[in-house]
Amino acid sequence: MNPYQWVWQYARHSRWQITLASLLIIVNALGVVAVPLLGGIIVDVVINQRHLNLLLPLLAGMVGITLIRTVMRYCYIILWERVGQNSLYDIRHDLFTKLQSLDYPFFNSVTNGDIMARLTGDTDAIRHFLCWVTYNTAECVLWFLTAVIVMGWLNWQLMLALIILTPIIAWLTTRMSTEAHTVFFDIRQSFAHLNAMVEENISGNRIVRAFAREDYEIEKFQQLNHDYKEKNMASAAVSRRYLPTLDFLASLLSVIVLLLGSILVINHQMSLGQLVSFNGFLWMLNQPMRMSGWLINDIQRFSAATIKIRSMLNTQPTIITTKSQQVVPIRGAVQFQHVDFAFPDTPQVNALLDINFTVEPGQTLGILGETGSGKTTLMNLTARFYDPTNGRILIDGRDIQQWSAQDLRNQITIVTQDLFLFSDTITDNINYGNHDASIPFIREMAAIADANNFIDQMPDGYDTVVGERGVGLSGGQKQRISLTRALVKDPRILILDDTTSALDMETEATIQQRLKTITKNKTVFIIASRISSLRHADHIIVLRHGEIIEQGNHESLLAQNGYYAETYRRQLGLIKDAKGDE
Ligand SMILES: Nc1ncnc2c1ncn2[C@@H]1O[C@H](COP(=O)(O)OP(=O)(O)OP(=O)(O)O)[C@@H](O)[C@H]1O
Repeated sequence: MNPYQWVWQYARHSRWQITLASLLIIVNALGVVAVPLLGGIIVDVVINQRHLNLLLPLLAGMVGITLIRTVMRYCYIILWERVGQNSLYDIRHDLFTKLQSLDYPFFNSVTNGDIMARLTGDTDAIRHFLCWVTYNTAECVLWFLTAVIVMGWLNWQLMLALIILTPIIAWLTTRMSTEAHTVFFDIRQSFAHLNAMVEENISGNRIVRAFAREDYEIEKFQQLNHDYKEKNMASAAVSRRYLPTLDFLASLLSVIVLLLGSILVINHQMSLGQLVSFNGFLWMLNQPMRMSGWLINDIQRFSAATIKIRSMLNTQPTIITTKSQQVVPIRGAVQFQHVDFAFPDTPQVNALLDINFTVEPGQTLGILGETGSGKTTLMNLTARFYDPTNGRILIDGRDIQQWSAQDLRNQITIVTQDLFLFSDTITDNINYGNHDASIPFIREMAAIADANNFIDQMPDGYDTVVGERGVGLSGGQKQRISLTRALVKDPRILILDDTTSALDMETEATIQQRLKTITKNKTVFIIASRISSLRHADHIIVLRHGEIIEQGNHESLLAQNGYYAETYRRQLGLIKDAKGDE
């Protein structure tokens, strides 16, 4: 499918507007011939033959036709704008819907800036194509053809003399089109890089300030800015190489007409009025020639934009998240059977290797392991953000791949380490996964997560708007709001990925105590680096380099006297030290 067929899929919904606009363009292009023809009649009939009484009606005709054409042009410009905006609306909708269906592997491989470039700059290039390039191209083609026919009818010898230039123009525009295609693709890529850099800089502005790396960032930006400028200069160079030649050829037409036309008039092979008409049609030939270069630029920009947009629309999620007619409830039994996993971009490295464990509904699984040992990855597999490369994961005895990912994610909630809060009120952040949650329920869950008190003390309580990414809240406050959000969703399986790490041990212990009351019939996974957070779990696994090196309950793990026991002793010592210091 070429870019035009692709964009037609969207534009065809506005068929009647396109038909009406096309008719108006054709009639308007035909109407163009009236004014030069009337001009010729004025010269031959009114001036030469002294029929002065016809002057006013002919002039009125000229003005009338021009007015009607102006109204028609106004109408089809509006119609094309509608076609463009309607199509763009659908394209943006499809892009955003696709974005919601794509999963981790896509977001791991494409930068936010690139995605934003597709949703903004690329869609704008398509809008420009549909709303402007289409009717301008149609006008140019129609003017050119009409001019060729009418001028040929007026004097075919003179017309032939002009048409000789057409192959040169066609050759120039084809060359320009080929060169512009590569250049516009480069510009588009460069813009995406610039966008990605700025996006990252804004998201990471606190880190930039903290490390006083503003100058480094400016330098980095300047390099990309320079690259973007150079790419645009390359585009200007392509225009510079061809547009003046096209302009020159267009101007040459006037010289040919005046030179040959004068000879024909002097030899009585053409009337003066016909020469005036002929000259009046000239702009219909040279305007398309002049415009062709610009239109080619815009068409190539459109073509480059569609490549990126279509590649995103054609990307298939690795895990299809179809909604089932009726949500199948989860009881909460989770079993890993010889599970291996490698990330798609590093298939040779196993992030998890031969993982085996079983958790019954209502039980709590604790996961301990040094950083990078695979704890988060294991949780991401449980919520089916990735599928294992080998082995099976069973939820309630059924292979996870037979579950609808939507059903799973509706009933499994992960409180991730990335504590993302939307720029919205605290209530809307908390009930994000359960819009029907009542205020008393929200408050009850907030109390369990030890969030109720500090939220009540905020200027507008639960209606306080928290900034982008939760600016204005401490790490511990964000953790508690995130935990409340997960509890309000009331999932069957609750996964807490280092959720209480920013809290002091006393607050953490209080929250854990309260959590027990509402998680009796939930399966809970707790990832933590503090043994105090895990010791009451029914089953604990210890990960190292993606493998389980120890598992059991707190007592049996202490008895094994391995990594767990050593960590416990170290942490106990630290606690004692801390108490001793007091
Ligand atoms: N998207 C990814 N692509 C490739 N490798 C990844 C990706 N995400 C994580 N890894 C690698 O997989 C391994 C396990 O990462 P994971 O995030 O599961 O560790 P973790 O135990 O949760 O660490 P932490 O305690 O620091 O959160 C790490 O070596 C990490 O570098």
